[in-house]
Amino acid sequence: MSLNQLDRVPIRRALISVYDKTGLEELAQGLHAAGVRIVSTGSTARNIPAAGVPVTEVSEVTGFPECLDGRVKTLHPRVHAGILADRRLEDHVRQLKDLEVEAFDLVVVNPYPFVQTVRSGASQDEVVEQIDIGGPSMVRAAAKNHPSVAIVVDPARYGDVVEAAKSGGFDLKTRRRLASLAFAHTAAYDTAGAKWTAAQFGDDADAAEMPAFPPYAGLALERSESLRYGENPHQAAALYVEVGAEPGIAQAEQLHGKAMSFNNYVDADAAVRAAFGFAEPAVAVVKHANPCGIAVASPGAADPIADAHAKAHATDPVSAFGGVIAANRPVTEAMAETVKNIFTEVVVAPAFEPEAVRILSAKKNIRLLALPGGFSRDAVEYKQVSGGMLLQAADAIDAAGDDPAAWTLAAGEAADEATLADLVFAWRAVRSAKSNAILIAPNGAAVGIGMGQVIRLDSCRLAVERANTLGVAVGGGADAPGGAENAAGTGAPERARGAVAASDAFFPFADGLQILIDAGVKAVVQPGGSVRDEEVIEAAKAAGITMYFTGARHFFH
Ligand SMILES: NC(=O)c1ncn([C@@H]2O[C@H](COP(=O)(O)O)[C@@H](O)[C@H]2O)c1NC=O
Repeated sequence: MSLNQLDRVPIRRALISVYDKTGLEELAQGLHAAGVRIVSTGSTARNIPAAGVPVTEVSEVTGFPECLDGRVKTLHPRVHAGILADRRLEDHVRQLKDLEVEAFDLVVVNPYPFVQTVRSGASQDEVVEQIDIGGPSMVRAAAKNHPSVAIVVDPARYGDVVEAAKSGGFDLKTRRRLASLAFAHTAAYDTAGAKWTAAQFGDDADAAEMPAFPPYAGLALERSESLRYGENPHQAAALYVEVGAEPGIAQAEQLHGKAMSFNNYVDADAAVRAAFGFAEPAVAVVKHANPCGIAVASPGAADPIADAHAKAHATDPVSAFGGVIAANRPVTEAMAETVKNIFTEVVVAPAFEPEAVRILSAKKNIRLLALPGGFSRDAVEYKQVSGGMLLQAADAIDAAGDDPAAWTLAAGEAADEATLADLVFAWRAVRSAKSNAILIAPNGAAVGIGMGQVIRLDSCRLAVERANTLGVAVGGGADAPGGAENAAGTGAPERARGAVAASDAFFPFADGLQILIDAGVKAVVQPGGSVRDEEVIEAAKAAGITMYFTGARHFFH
């Protein structure tokens, strides 16, 4: 059955029941001026006369008092029949007449602040009281009956509502759009409620130890941007933001440049993950979701973030071309002066000095992304697999194994202060490279990263090769640590010599470690735990290098 559609439905009678009273007076005044009669719930109704507008209390319409501390206000057939009658059906119109129920043409609702109440740390009873029942019921009813009724859930749309009231009502297309927004709103509201109740009362709520992940996980996502394409030009793509989530990369403010691409977002996220893995000023340069540069500022550097960037760029200046840079401190003028000379896709940071924005905005192709205030990485990571989703706690700094005081000295002499600082840096940096990962670092900067290999041996080879064939020695030429002339005679400094190395997981055999030893690495940090640890320890001892076991692993896929 297909009914004729009503295009514009004049707004003669409106039901307004809002927790958030923002813009309520203007809305009431505007509707009144357009000749609309208003029915409202208790506190909404009490706020309207202040605007000099007559209002009918919903209890007068229902003939039933609002009761049970507001648990029952609008849950009444006189309200819901007024919302749900399909005005295209003569029978519905006749029934309303017989029942002496008057129809609503407009419903304006926003529900109790459930999510905010959960976040406030309120008690279970207080949270439960903020689960709105009547509000979402009206929203769903009005959204279902969009052929006859307009539903508005967002105070930002009140201006449109008044305009529509003055000009003969919303047209069908707009009522349909409003209905779709309204269903998304109640879905997100219910998702939040389902997540909270699953965590509080789910199957395992009585277990001695609550599991980290409750029996239900819901995601409410809103499209925030259509992207030109996905990973490749033939793939359609869009960016969605999670409703009610703490803001992150998806909510970052773009200060300059062309629209972000799908790959820009992926790389910016990876770069932020890498740079925010440090408490001290740090910069990561990322290509294809892997770091090709990562460094922390040298102690006492005049401009720490500019220093960290210079060091991160020097890791692999060739690969940095077209990269995505993340800084964990505001981008300074000095850093911008260097970045402007490097072809860069995106710079993402907590903020940018105005002068840095001015300098970088002169570059047409660079995108500047300011992270939202109070940004911190998501505590839970989602990974899609066919038919489902894997959830895990994010790999964090200060994870198990991050405290060098708890490391086990497996071979050689205990590291001196500077070497230990480099080992700590390498250990924190290596986890931002895809496994298998080996990272070689002197002076708080990576010089060779082997990543994404299916065999650790190749990651060792790659790390050494990159250290010794790419870039310039940080801190100056052949005299700097690890700056000896390359044995291959290429003129590039041997940056692995005298440096330290970190491995994201244990060495299954001694062969990978031997490659690092042969390249002149003086100390290594790794989780340990291989069945062949003894063989690996023997190789380290034979070479006289220092080796620490952390007892923790940092795979990253
Ligand atoms: N129970 C009901 O019948 C009911 N009807 C509407 N509400 C909510 O009450 C609030 C408005 O109430 P007031 O106008 O008293 O501030 C709105 O957030 C609305 O979504 C209700 N409250 C909770 O369920």
